[in-house]
Amino acid sequence: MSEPFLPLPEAFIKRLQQIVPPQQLASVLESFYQIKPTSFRINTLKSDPEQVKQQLQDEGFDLQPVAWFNQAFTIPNEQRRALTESNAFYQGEIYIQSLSSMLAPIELAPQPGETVLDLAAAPGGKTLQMACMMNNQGALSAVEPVKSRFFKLKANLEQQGASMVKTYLTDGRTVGGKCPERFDRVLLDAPCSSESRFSQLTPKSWSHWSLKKVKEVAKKQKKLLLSALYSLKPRGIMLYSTCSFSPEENEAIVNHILKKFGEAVILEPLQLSINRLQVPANNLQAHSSTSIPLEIQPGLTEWNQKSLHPELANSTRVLPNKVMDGFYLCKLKKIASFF
Ligand SMILES: C[S@@+](CC[C@H](N)C(=O)[O-])C[C@H]1O[C@@H](n2cnc3c(N)ncnc32)[C@H](O)[C@@H]1O
Repeated sequence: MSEPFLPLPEAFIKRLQQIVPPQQLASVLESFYQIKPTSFRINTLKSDPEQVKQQLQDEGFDLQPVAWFNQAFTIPNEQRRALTESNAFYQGEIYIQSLSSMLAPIELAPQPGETVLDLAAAPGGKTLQMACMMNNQGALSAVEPVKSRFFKLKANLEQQGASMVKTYLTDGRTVGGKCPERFDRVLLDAPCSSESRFSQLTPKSWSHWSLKKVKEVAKKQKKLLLSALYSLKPRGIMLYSTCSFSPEENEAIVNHILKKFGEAVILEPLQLSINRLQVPANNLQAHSSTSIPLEIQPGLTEWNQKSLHPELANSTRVLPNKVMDGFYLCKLKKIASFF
């Protein structure tokens, strides 16, 4: 009998074995052939979460709450198509977004009235979530250099009523130089090798992967992170995230920054690891019995027999499982001006 799913690249699996704790490896490997439920967020700029929830339930959707975020729900994947044909979807009252991806704006916690930058924004899931958190008040700038993706971003912002957002078709690597120390908070959800999107049901998902490509994209990430930090005000906070497992795209990038700027930049622990997102705060909701399994691992402090900065243990890896995608998050605070 033939194998049900094509195997992932051997080199990728070998690396995972070095990255993921042994006790979690089996469930991480299983996640690559599981079909996850569809998750979405209610757009509070346009609608009331309770009303939309009721409306969707009345239409027959089997909504499951997410214990750590009261604006997010999941539905069985078989209902995804119907959701994209629903009135709530057409009206921009909901936005389909992976649960792991929702963690980045939650951790950055932009406030109404602040000046905020999203340095790699398209198609805009996290920009939209931040506009909701800021209640369309303040200044939110979104940067995207790829034309087709830029126009998708603009269309999404318009459809969802995120009127506060100013969009820029430009390379994020130039922003730090053009807007030094301008922003209270910066999100860099970096372009990456997208390893957490690999699915054994769609072999195309990893057809472009190689260690060489990982190293290439890491060079760009390093420049983007530098630009993000230059654009941040002293005392400002930034959030760096990727959907890759590769330490070269995650801890090693941040390690470079910590070495370069010494005490001018520190890593702050994430709510995710302090509270496992179970404490009510802002948009976070108390833990409930129907919670989505959230498995996390501290950032690596060693890779390829080389020690990395010990503060990297304050960054967090979300491990993929039957609901969540793999994700890396790191919160940096700029203590002193770079000038
Ligand atoms: C991971 S995606 C961002 C997803 C987005 N944050 C969201 O939640 O919808 C990374 C984005 O970075 C963009 N990108 C690639 N090179 C870039 C650069 N030099 N400067 C800024 N963005 C870049 C890609 O085109 C892509 O849209």
